[in-house]
Amino acid sequence: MNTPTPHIQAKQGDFAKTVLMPGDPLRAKFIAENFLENAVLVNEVRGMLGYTGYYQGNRISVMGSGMGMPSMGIYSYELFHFYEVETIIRIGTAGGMGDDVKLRDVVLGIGACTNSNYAEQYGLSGTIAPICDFELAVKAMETAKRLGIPVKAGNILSSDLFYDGGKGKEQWRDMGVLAVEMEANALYLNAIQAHKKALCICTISDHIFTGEALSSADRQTSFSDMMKLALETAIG
Ligand SMILES: O=P(O)(O)O[C@H]1O[C@H](CO)[C@@H](O)[C@H]1O
Ligand SMILES: O=c1cc[nH]c(=O)[nH]1
Repeated sequence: MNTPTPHIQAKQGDFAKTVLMPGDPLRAKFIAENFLENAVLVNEVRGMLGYTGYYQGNRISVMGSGMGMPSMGIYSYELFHFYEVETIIRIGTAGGMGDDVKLRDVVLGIGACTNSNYAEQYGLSGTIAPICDFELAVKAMETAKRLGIPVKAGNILSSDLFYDGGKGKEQWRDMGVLAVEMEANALYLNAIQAHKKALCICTISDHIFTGEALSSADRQTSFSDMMKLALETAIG
């Protein structure tokens, strides 16, 4: 096994079979400190903090992915291929695009559209549809219902651009895309290629067309819902 890797110092067995991945490594630290028991730091290379601990007696890891597809591409590839991780659940923020999508909404990315050429590497003679793991999505929907957390499920957009000059998003919205973030497409493609499981759960932190954005206090509560949903789905 190729461990440790250039980006992860953990040893074989340091990660649980399921890893939750926020973009922000400090969110990973927050989850480890507030939601996990007996959490142990397993990675800090490049400040990409990763922890393994227990949630209701179940072993779970949480690590930052960084921002954008190249970063998520590296970490999810190494976790799937070199650390025997079976499931990655991304927990991120996203910009709302759909007319029905409001601040604080929790969105499941069933499919991840993109403006990136990440899938070029597979040399396919057509266009692959990067989708989440179906069973994981069903489990998340059932868990959300049980916890009383409303969720919307559908296509999201994984964009290479955070600053895009405000152009081009209307067309995605008109095709029914609910929200924009920057990593799910690479995560789904890596999971599909490795025959593993992935799901992206997002909290809407701002709205692309109305310009509304959550205050930092609101973010904390809304993110708690998403983290609870991800943790309960992971152990479900
Ligand atoms: O909150 P995270 O998980 O980082 O997700 C979103 O926030 C970042 C941009 O601000 C991008 O990584 C985007 O996908
Ligand atoms: O990628 C992202 C994440 C949150 N909000 C956005 O507008 N874009």
